[in-house]
Amino acid sequence: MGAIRLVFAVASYLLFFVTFLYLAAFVGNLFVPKTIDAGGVLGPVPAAVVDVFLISLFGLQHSVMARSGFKRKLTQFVHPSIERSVYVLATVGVLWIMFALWQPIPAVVWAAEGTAAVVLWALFAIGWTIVFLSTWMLDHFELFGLRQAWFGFTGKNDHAPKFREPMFYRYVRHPLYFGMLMAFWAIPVMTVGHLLFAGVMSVYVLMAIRWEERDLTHALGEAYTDYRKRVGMIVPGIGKAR
Ligand SMILES: C[S@@+](CC[C@H](N)C(=O)[O-])C[C@H]1O[C@@H](n2cnc3c(N)ncnc32)[C@H](O)[C@@H]1O
Repeated sequence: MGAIRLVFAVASYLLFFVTFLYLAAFVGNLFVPKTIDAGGVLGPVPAAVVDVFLISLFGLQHSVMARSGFKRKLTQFVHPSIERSVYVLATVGVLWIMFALWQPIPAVVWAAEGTAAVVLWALFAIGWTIVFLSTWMLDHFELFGLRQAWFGFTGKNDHAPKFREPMFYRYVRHPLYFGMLMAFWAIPVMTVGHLLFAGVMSVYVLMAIRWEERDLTHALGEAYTDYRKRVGMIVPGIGKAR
């Protein structure tokens, strides 16, 4: 069974990796046929309703499944070593639903040209790079469930989550989310649909930070409480806890 679980974890990881690349292409209107600004059938108002619903579906899955109570329930049905991989696979599912059903609202809010467009593309690329690097700084294999499945397979004891403050994490508490926000907002041609996506996602990220920090404070105790007082939330120096 351990080997099957490991294969499941690797498959979930690979699917996520492809989905992550598709998300970057979807948001940037690059390379793929169905993007944030392509392939819709609805008018602006119904499109906005569908899109907010799709982002909420992503937010709901992402936040509910990340809570410890849900994890406890889930591990009554699936082995603890693949609990994170189930989460990763569910994320893949909701993202593909979003890609498939997303309704563009093509009215243009801004259209940068020349140097401004180059700068925005650079920020877009830097944003995604920050996201990717942040996963490695925390623990890439743990975040995507591979470490847990490997420990389950080898029968060794997995170690408890521990506080980390590597590189970007010395300057802000949420560099990965910072990178996401940068990649969502930095775009040369901003449509109403894209603006809606960036805006609702930004609100969701701020909510997710509250929930994530509550769990981290609970799991990591004093180390995280102190971290919140010392280090800014998304922008260095800003959003420290009092
Ligand atoms: C998708 S990552 C995002 C991390 C962080 N919010 C960011 O934006 O860089 C979420 C996971 O990172 C873990 N995490 C966040 N900050 C951490 C820290 N300083 N030390 C250890 N784990 C952390 C949380 O437990 C959660 O499972």
